[in-house]
Amino acid sequence: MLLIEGEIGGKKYREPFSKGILSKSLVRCEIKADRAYELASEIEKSFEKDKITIVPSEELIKRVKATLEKEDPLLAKKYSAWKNIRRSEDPLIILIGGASGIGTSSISFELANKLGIKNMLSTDMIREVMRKIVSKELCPTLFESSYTAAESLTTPAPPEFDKTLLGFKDHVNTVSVGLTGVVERSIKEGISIVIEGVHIVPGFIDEELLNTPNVHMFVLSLSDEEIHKSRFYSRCRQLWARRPLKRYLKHFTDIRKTHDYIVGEANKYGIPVIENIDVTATIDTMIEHIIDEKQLEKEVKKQNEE
Ligand SMILES: Nc1ncnc2c1ncn2[C@@H]1O[C@H](COP(=O)(O)OP(=O)(O)O)[C@@H](O)[C@H]1O
Ligand SMILES: O=C(O)[C@@H](COP(=O)(O)O)OP(=O)(O)O
Repeated sequence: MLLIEGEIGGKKYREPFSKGILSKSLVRCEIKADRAYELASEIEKSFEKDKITIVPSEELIKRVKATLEKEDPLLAKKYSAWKNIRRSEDPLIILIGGASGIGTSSISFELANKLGIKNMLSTDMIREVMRKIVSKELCPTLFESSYTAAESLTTPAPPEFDKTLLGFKDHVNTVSVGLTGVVERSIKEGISIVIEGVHIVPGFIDEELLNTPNVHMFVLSLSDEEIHKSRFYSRCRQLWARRPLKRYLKHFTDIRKTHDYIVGEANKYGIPVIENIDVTATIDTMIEHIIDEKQLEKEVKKQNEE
């Protein structure tokens, strides 16, 4: 039996090689399941042919990369990037913002799964907790949706300002207090987490906090309004969906205003904006950004040490 030998937290381990486990990690790099299993079998046979029975985990990764290079160099690059992130001992705190219906929760789930991040949180949930603590009298816009918050503004919006955006900013400003607490706690505890939601807006979270190593923020966008609108139809068709399609279509113009505002703030603060057309492309772009930022953090740390 082929055994894989590795080390976690200074403790050595040995476990039987599993074609199923290896093919699962290959599928995460967008290799089709049947081809992934074939490649895993080829790798197992290559060790048997070399009469190797105990393989250090580093050697297995090298052989997987060599096999993928022959299959498709792009896949080998994706596998290396994905493996580097997953094997890093640094915590990853990823914030994914974007207007309602843009795809933040779906993308967050996919990204967390690909990177093996177990903690996920939506800002809608943070808002629900805050609604139990803060009174409606004190924070009326908190008890609205982000796109209807203007209806609960206590002071009338000056005519030169857009009422929808004034309400949105007041609503986001309040939820950002809870969001900041979650980010601070994640940094303090050193835990990896993916946080998503419409309340993740550049400029509303302390820049110093966002500049903390291993904190990454992204904003998802959809320039095409019809594609954005189609996402609400797609969401309400999901079995577990509970949110009424009519509400989102009724407020779609306001939702688009918040979309354009969020994208504008992201561009102003230099936060990556990703058109969320294709799930795989969105995830790949995020991983590339994370790798690049980690590389930059390493270089800055090295310069500071010199
Ligand atoms: N890149 C994408 N391509 C196609 N459909 C998508 C994409 N991203 C999200 N969706 C779908 O759009 C709908 C809304 O996505 P969701 O994640 O619920 O949005 P949000 O959390 O931003 O409100 C869901 O049905 C989801 O499956
Ligand atoms: O406040 C908002 O904009 C949405 C955000 O949720 P998503 O549509 O982004 O999931 O919450 P709602 O009040 O509609 O349940």
